[in-house]
Amino acid sequence: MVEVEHLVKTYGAQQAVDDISFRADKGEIVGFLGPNGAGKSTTMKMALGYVPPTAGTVRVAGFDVREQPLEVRRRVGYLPEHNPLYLDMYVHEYLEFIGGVHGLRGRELRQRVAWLVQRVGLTREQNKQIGALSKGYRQRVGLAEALVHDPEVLILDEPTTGLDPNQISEIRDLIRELGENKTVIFSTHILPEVAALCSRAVIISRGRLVADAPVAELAARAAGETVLRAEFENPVALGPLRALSGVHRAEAGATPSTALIYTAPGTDVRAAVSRLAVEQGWLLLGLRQEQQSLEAVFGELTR
Ligand SMILES: Nc1ncnc2c1ncn2[C@@H]1O[C@H](COP(=O)(O)OP(=O)(O)OP(=O)(O)O)[C@@H](O)[C@H]1O
Repeated sequence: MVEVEHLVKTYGAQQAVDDISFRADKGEIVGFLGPNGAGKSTTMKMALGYVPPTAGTVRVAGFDVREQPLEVRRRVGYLPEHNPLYLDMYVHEYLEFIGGVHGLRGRELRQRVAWLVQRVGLTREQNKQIGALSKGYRQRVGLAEALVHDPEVLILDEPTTGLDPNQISEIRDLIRELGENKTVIFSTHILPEVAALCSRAVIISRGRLVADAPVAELAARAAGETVLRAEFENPVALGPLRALSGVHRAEAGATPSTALIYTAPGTDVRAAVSRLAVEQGWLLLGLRQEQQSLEAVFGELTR
């Protein structure tokens, strides 16, 4: 289990991570989403103890990453975005080397490497040099490395970037399997990946958490709702909008004077919103109704 609480990272004047909290439980695959520079890698590195937080805590299986970093490292496997592999080593040799780094020796080491090779589907490639492998297979070596100490938690930074569609689907199958009895957090830019793999999505934008919801809920939001974008001259109270008949919810849009009003598809609340604006003395500048897509939900949240 991973618990991130009020995590902050400041670089000089820049707030790379700004008060992020979320948790991921065993048996859960959590997609960690956000545009470039949102703070995903920084958050992951803080969860691993590689980067000290400016404020806040990360706990892995109850251990605080600052107070008990070794206990945390014992329980976390990490696949970095740029997977640094020794290209001139043979797969088998490399995994033995990594196992040795983790203190495995002799029979235990041999058994673990055999298990890893089988686990990540490297049986036919195990006697090749890493440099001779395709990107997809190199990524499997990286996953084997992350799994060498059979961690409870896997943190994967963009695990499918640069792979072809077949390799992507193979790596996804592997992550899905691993997620059955581990906690998996992985970052990605690819929305269908989240829909295909994750139970939950945590979305960040400019260092801030903008959504933490079951993927099914985000997808339902995308497919099953119509959103009415209302632009006012000044910021308005959302309460009266939420109280209108047929409105599921209302939230602030990209600017404080824009409101996003969500309804069931086919429900048209434009007239009601116009009347409410007159009653409240709000100057309504525009009303636009649109169907949501998953991309639109993401775009809206991370704008
Ligand atoms: N060591 C550092 N020094 C200064 N600024 C940094 C440092 N590391 C990250 N940043 C800044 O913090 C912000 C968040 O970066 P981060 O790499 O965490 O984003 P990301 O969401 O992982 O992006 P990407 O998807 O492009 O990998 C960026 O604006 C980045 O420039």
